[in-house]
Amino acid sequence: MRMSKNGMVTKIHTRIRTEPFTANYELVGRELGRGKFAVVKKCIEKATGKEHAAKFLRKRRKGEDCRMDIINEIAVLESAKANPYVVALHEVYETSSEIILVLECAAGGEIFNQCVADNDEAFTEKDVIRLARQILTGVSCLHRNNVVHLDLKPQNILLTSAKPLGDIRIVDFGLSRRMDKVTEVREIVGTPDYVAPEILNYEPLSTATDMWSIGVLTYVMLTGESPFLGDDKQETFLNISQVNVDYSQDVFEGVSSLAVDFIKSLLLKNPRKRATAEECLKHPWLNSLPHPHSHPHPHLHTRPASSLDEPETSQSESEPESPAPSPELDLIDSYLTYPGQGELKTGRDAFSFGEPPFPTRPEIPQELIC
Ligand SMILES: Nc1ncnc2c1ncn2[C@@H]1O[C@H](COP(=O)(O)OP(=O)(O)OP(=O)(O)O)[C@@H](O)[C@H]1O
Repeated sequence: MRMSKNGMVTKIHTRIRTEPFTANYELVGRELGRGKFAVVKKCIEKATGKEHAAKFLRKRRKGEDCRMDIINEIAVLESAKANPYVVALHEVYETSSEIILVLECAAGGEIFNQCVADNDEAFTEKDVIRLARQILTGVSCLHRNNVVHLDLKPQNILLTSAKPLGDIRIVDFGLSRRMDKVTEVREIVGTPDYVAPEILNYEPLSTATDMWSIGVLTYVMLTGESPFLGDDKQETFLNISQVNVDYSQDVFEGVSSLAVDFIKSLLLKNPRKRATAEECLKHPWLNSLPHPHSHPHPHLHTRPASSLDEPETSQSESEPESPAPSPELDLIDSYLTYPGQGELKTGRDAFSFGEPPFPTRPEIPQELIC
């Protein structure tokens, strides 16, 4: 990858097509989503009949030519081609005003929708464990390749399908940067309530900056609340810089103590003290052992059991998952508490808040694919 000084990548391999996009694709259905400078629409490739998502990016933004930002986004997607949890880039088109990225369509939409949904639709803790493992696997691959996303939030984590709950796809690499020893990135980037303290302090950004956002993301997925969100930006930023987080039972009712412990290992002001993505994958919350007093809870089995398995192999199709039961499911069950499940033993028995989050006992090995 060729890099500019601020970590933007300026060289891509994908051929930029200049024939009309509509010569090869037909737009169908309603808009899939939109961001500040892009609109995303579903389309069908005429030659194959395959569904894709077309992201139309404006080249001029606030009077400035931002073509290189889009090239950077393309380069990062190219570099993450083998990452099963990053949305796949199919083709690129360019017109006088826009660049169009033809992406794999993540038909299940944003995880944001389930984060703010009512109880029946909301994620169970076990859903969150499975999705968090996928997010961490994807992010760990990015970090190993020295790529930081810098805008991880529930709007940028999509699902291959919503019902049954599919797998995640990380999208929107518009703010992503490549970091290495010679590149120091100091920029104000991100979405107010997800940005890390070092961003507010104009300190160097690093892979740990993403880990903060994963802490916020996990908090939101489990509680439906944004931990630092204040009445205005000022209050939000103050909450972030003071790491003013509510870990009370009111907010975390029915959520396991291990989950809270996991979040606490990420929402640390000092980036060096935050867990890395690989360390997170070894956290007991994501790798629980059977508990002698555990028993299944009906609430936990509302989704196909297999959807709780981590697919550790590349899965580019959004196929519904097979309903075969997973032994790992019950291993995870045993460390969780759920609403109305007061009698069940929780992870607190095995790992209390006072103990280090990353135990030295043998852990279930995680295989990462990049
Ligand atoms: N591959 C995809 N499949 C389905 N929906 C998508 C896909 N990519 C993006 N979307 C939808 O479009 C929205 C906007 O896309 P994206 O975040 O990439 O745009 P953006 O303009 O770069 O956003 P931002 O303003 O946050 O930087 C997403 O939040 C999502 O809802």
